[in-house]
Amino acid sequence: MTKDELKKIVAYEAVDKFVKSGQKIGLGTGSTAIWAIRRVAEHLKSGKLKNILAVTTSLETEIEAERLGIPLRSLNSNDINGHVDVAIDGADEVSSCLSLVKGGGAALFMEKLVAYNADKFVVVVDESKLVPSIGTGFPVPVEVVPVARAVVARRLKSMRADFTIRVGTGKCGPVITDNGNIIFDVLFKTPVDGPDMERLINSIPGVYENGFFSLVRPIVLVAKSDGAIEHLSD
Ligand SMILES: O=C(CO)[C@H](O)[C@H](O)COP(=O)(O)O
Repeated sequence: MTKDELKKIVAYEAVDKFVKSGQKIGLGTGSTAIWAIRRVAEHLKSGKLKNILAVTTSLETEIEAERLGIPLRSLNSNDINGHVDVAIDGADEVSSCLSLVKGGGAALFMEKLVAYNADKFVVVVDESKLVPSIGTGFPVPVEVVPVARAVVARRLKSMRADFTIRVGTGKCGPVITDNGNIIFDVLFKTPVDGPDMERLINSIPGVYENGFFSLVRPIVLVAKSDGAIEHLSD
């Protein structure tokens, strides 16, 4: 199967197995999560799912969910009140102990806010995202308030981490996130402990959020190249 077909089947499985009528759900961001959004819309249209309220994790997801007619709420609305039943999202890397790297689409802040406040966090990936350890492969996105650029750069250098400021297409200069910040893509010289590094980076003044998702226990659905789907959790 092609990579796109794998993204679609794993996202469909997440919706079909984990989303129930009447639930509040978190909709992730990216080329895999978008298939989950489309599946929710399909089930709402057919009547298979009813009374769903969704919280989106990026402007991109919001626009797609609006286009498909999925009822949306903010995380602060009275009927969501800072909590969803299930969140479905993609990931850039999944380690053997189910620590994640996310934020390839620069939506890490809202993705984490929703995932860490979900009863179930379901991650949908194809098997190319599985790695033994994190920190040295996919660069870990760190969202930084622009005024703190030099401060955060100094602190990361003192941790012997290499980084680049993410540059976009269709605009000169840095990618600006949905929150008006910039992204440092950070690589470490050796693999890191996800929970420790997640806390440490967020302790740097000027860091808005980082792309380690290690302080949450996800259910990871992995699409294998033959189309089989494996469920990983601890
Ligand atoms: O974290 C994300 C966006 O900020 C995405 O979930 C992650 O980058 C995976 O995306 P894709 O499914 O397109 O590979």
